Amino acid sequence: MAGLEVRGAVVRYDGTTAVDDVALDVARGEVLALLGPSGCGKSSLLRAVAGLEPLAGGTVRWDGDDLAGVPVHRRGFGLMFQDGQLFAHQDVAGNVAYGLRVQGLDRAARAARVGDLLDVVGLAGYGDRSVATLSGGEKQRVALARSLAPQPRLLLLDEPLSALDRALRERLATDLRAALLATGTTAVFVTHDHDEAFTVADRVAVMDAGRLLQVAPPATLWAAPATRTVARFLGYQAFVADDGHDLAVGPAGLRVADPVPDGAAVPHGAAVPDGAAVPDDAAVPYDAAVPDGAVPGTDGWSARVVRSVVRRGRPEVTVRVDLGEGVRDLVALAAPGRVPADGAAVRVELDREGCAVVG
Ligand SMILES: Nc1ncnc2c1ncn2[C@@H]1O[C@H](COP(=O)(O)OP(=O)(O)OP(=O)(O)O)[C@@H](O)[C@H]1O
Repeated sequence: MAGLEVRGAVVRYDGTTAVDDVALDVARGEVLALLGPSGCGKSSLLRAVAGLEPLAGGTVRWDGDDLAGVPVHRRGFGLMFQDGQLFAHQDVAGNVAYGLRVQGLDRAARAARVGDLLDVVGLAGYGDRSVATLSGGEKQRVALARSLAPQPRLLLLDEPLSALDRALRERLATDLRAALLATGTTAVFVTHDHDEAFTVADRVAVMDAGRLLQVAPPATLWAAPATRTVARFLGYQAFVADDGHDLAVGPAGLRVADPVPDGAAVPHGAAVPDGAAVPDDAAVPYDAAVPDGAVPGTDGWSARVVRSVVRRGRPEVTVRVDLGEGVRDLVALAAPGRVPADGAAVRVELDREGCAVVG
């Protein structure tokens, strides 16, 4: 099979097995995200593919050729890290041209390629800027252009966005995907952020404790997580038994049933601005008469409102509820303009569009 082929890969440090019998294929032109919690072995696997870490077992092949014994600089792979590590004494163009000089491209060809790449990463016209004057996001764009410049046959990216703030990360993740597609680059992208993985990758490989749990395109992974661990890691917040199935309840899988009882909604709820907590003085008294747990004869549960926040115009209500796994605080969405007050007794129900069958 063309591209990257990893079989039975094992990476060990003293007593720790960081990567445990991993098999993975990345086709030419494909972007694959390695997604998993901190310490699960993502970086170790990436480093083993790069040749920076020895394999204690298994093989790494490119287009069928075993890379055992091939040193890092002869693999034709590019690397990009969280901290792009630009050359501070060179301008933007000088940084991007680095790998092209190593390849022996003449000045005119270098300048043309640097111009193209700055365009691809959204920094057209930045060539003469000193890297010291760039923002964190701009620096990572330069680092990306520099990694793409030598046209690596595989680009390995280790958490390239994690040093940036959330809003910037979201924007850059979209731009990163566009840049990889525009240049037809085959890439493996390490992240612990599922939104980022879903934005950047054609397929996502979920990793935990050194092992790969599931590899699938984002939509498939989201619609059919193989196990509860995968579902939890993707952001599913709870599980309920449903008609013989194990149903994972997603971030939009619970809703506050309409109508929110009279007196339990914050007056002028629609006026609560995005990101603002509902003010305390809007709280209604705790109604001890409402039992917790499943509501007989309905598809819902009685719940107590802990707090409400309006995000992107939609109230997100943290409710204390027992879906069958014990009392937990979960998030339920409410209708715009009907923000239930802290302490209110409400009924929550499943929104099946926001749920997935596990397994
Ligand atoms: N050089 C090393 N020496 C000893 N143990 C190491 C070394 N590098 C990593 N480990 C251990 O191997 C395991 C996997 O680490 P790794 O960095 O691959 O995980 P990760 O998923 O990339 O984590 P993070 O997202 O926090 O970077 C961890 O238990 C880590 O402590």
